Amino acid sequence: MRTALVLGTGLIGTSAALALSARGVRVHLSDRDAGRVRTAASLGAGTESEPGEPVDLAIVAVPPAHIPATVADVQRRELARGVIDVGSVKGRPRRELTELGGELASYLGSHPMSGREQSGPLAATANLFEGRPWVLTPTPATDTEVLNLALELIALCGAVPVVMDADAHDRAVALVSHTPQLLSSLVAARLEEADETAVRLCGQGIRDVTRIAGSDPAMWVDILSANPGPVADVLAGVANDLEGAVRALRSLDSADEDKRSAGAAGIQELLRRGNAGRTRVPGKHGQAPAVYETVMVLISDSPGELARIFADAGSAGVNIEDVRIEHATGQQAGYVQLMVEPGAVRVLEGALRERGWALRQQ
Ligand SMILES: NC(=O)c1ccc[n+]([C@@H]2O[C@H](COP(=O)([O-])OP(=O)(O)OC[C@H]3O[C@@H](n4cnc5c(N)ncnc54)[C@H](O)[C@@H]3O)[C@@H](O)[C@H]2O)c1
Ligand SMILES: O=C(O)C(=O)C[C@]1(C(=O)O)C=C[C@@H](O)C=C1
Repeated sequence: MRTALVLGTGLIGTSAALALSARGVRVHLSDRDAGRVRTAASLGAGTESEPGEPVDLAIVAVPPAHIPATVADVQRRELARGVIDVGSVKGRPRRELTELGGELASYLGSHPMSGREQSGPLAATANLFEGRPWVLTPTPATDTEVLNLALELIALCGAVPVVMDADAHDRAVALVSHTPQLLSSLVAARLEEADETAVRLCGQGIRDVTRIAGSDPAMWVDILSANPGPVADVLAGVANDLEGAVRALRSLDSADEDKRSAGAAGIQELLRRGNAGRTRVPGKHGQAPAVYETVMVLISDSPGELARIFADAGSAGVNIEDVRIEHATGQQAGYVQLMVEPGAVRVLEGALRERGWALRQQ
């Protein structure tokens, strides 16, 4: 691929453009908001100039409701040899494209399974898609050339291609992405009117559960409007489990010992199922989840602390597999959790203590 056109220079479009530009592809940027194009260009994502001739691949990265019309427009104006979109829902936008008179040979629906709760070009990073699944939904009508261009894009972004039927994709993301978004928002919504004395106690658990509740509501109304049935089906199952959980908790509150033990069994079964489901979540790079151990290190909230800790771990020959930061309420300090292979824990702890870091015992 020599040239590309990114339409929609928000989080996803700019991230793809940054990755392509870094690998030598000439990327043209376009957005209905000229300021966003300027910002993306200033980050090094590509050029604001319009392509003088059809590009190899157009990448449509606008909200789902705008995808069919944008793809049809690229095709009508012959802006590219092939066009893909990166929207979070695949079935309905493709049906709408056909209704608009778009053609399915030069179009391929795709979905990178990677993102953030922040929008816009300033949230973009060139490595956003590295090691992540990137779904392709070809049909018998799809040109091989477009499929190959899409595979090249995915390789240039360091992602892993996964081929799926569009409707099967939509049912899958209802389970692993769209329902989790709603549940995160539901938990966070309980805090809106909560007493300040309760909110002050927020720890890492609620931060983990509510990160994606910070996502853009307009974008998610769009996503859920394109996939309402499958999400409602998953959510109905969750509602059933929630009713069971409430019943079990009420039983735990009872004076009757039999009811209490039935309640405990109900809750235990729910938590067991949660443990079992959690073990099925793939780890880094889509592999089976690895079992890492955590080393907790106290850091002050000042520039360069994290870089220093990574450098110290690196010089001890320890690979940090994952990292999280736990901020301490009202203090200019927090704990950084370094996830490492079990065999590396003692080496890392010894090296960090030697260099003056304070560790928290687990
Ligand atoms: N955010 C995520 O985590 C994520 C992950 C994977 C895929 N996606 C999908 O990627 C797409 C983009 O999402 P995002 O998170 O980058 O959103 P974003 O809000 O950061 O960017 C969307 C951009 O599209 C522009 N835009 C809107 N309508 C347009 C139109 N008609 N023509 C031209 N530009 C238009 C907006 O000005 C904005 O800059 C969506 O379809 C979304 O479903 C999002
Ligand atoms: O990590 C996040 O912030 C995301 O919400 C990313 C996420 C997801 O659910 O995994 C959200 C929607 C996209 O369509 C793809 C990815």
